[in-house]
Amino acid sequence: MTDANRILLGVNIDHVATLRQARGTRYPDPLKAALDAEEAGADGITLHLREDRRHIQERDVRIMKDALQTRMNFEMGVTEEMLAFAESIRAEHVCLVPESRAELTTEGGLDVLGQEARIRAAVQRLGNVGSEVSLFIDADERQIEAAKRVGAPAIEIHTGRYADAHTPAEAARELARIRDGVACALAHGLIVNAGHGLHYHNVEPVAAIAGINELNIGHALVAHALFVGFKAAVAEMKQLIVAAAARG
Ligand SMILES: CC(=O)[C@@H](O)[C@H](O)COP(=O)(O)O
Ligand SMILES: NCC(=O)COP(=O)(O)O
Repeated sequence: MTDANRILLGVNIDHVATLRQARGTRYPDPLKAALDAEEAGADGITLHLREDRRHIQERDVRIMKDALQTRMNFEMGVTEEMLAFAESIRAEHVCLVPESRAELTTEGGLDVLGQEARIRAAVQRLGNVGSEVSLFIDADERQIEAAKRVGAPAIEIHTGRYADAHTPAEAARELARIRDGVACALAHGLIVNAGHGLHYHNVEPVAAIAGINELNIGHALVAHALFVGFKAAVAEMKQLIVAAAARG
């Protein structure tokens, strides 16, 4: 397998915390899910500290940072509060995401083009404490070029429009946009990750795009884990994406 066929799985454990927060209990523990995910082949753990703290809490982030064997991908909005928190814990990998308090989930990519100075300053601040920053953006050439200009070494392409497509033709169009976005980002020397809304039944065409470094997958995986267990759900997803990437 060449480097172009190699693909990593980042497991997002936010929705383990969603279940815990629904009752204010101590269970289920997102850390247990993360450690099980690592044992089952996850290459990294993703978690999103939302402004409204609907799932992940600061304590989860602190514990996770010290306990993981792989690496923690810390997702956060570009706010002073989050920047100060990320600086205080010296998060090694930070993904800057757009956030709107009322949204059900992350609806689109970060508008880097429309706020270059602000994002550049955030990337620099985080870089000063040793964080590698990724920007969660749409597969849009102008946003990718802006990501490069602000100094981010990596991007994560938002795959939500592909995942939400209502027809095969729409899915094919969105997949082509992702493929073009990956090619554009690679040409600019960026590390390219992707994620959002990926499921066992729609992940393979994305995993097959050469040059994608990592897929971040959460909601569908946590849902499947309810029926098959966390380790089995992770192992199944890992096997699917590695095989799809190898086929190309
Ligand atoms: C940025 C991203 O895509 C994930 O962190 C996702 O947002 C997590 O799930 P929720 O959007 O449901 O919080
Ligand atoms: N950045 C995307 C992510 O971490 C997982 O998103 P989802 O699979 O929960 O939609």
